[in-house]
Amino acid sequence: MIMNQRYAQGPKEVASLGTSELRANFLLEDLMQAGQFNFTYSHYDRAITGSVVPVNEELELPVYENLRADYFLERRELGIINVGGDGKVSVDGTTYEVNRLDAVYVGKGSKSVVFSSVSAENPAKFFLYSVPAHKEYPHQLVKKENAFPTTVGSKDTANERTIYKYIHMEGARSCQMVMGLTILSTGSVWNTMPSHVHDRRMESYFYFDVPEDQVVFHFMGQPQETRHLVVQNHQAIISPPWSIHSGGGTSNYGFIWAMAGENLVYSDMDAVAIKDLR
Ligand SMILES: O=C[C@H](O)[C@@H](O)CC(=O)C(=O)O
Ligand SMILES: [Zn+2]
Repeated sequence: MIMNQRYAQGPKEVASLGTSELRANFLLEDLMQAGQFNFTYSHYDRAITGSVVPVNEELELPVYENLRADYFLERRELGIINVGGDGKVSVDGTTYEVNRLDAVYVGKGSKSVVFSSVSAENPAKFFLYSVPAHKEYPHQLVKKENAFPTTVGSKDTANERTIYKYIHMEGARSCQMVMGLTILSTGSVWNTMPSHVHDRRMESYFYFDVPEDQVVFHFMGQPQETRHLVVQNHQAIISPPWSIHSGGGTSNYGFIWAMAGENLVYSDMDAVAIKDLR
């Protein structure tokens, strides 16, 4: 089995891309398909972005030829967030109940990771993010309530949102992964505005709870050379370390953010003033 693969591009190349090439390089449109795993391997920080939706049967994390490993997590760690109905994740025989917006961290060396749904009528929908790891950290469940909810922005500027942090320096420990999610308040549409860059880390963005007839305009590029991609529910963006990552929705929505690179400090970002964007 071979995973989809995406190469890494620099700012100069991206500035010359049209809509379809931008989408082919940075948008993931095949996530959350019933009864299967979907993964894409990016050359930015070797981050793998994917999903699994178990419906009637349990599904076990397989190994792919791209990894040249005996099992998926032989040299990798994995972050999991459920955006669907109640589910279960078993790691080497320990079973966690993973309800909507709960997360699991799975460390390097875990041989078996099995996913299932409590109800086939309302299946669990697991977002998955995996990066190389050098050390074994213990697997653990992080409930949404324990994810340090912090509300930022304001209704006046349509960017009021609550940020939940699951895997980071003060939360579940990892080798290089920082992961959480953000929920926009009703009437607020802008995520990560004012925007920022952190060229020490790539970031994957997975949009959820986007109403069916609505979209998010996701912005990327260097702050002085921005581009956009129109994103629908359950689609993801691979964001280069040198790029901003912000979105303006035609309604409110939620998104998972997952980062990997130099450090585990959530606040390590370089802010960009709104008036400096081009
Ligand atoms: O580096 C951090 C990530 O981009 C997100 O956590 C930012 C975010 O959720 C937001 O401001 O809305
Ligand atoms: Zn960021």
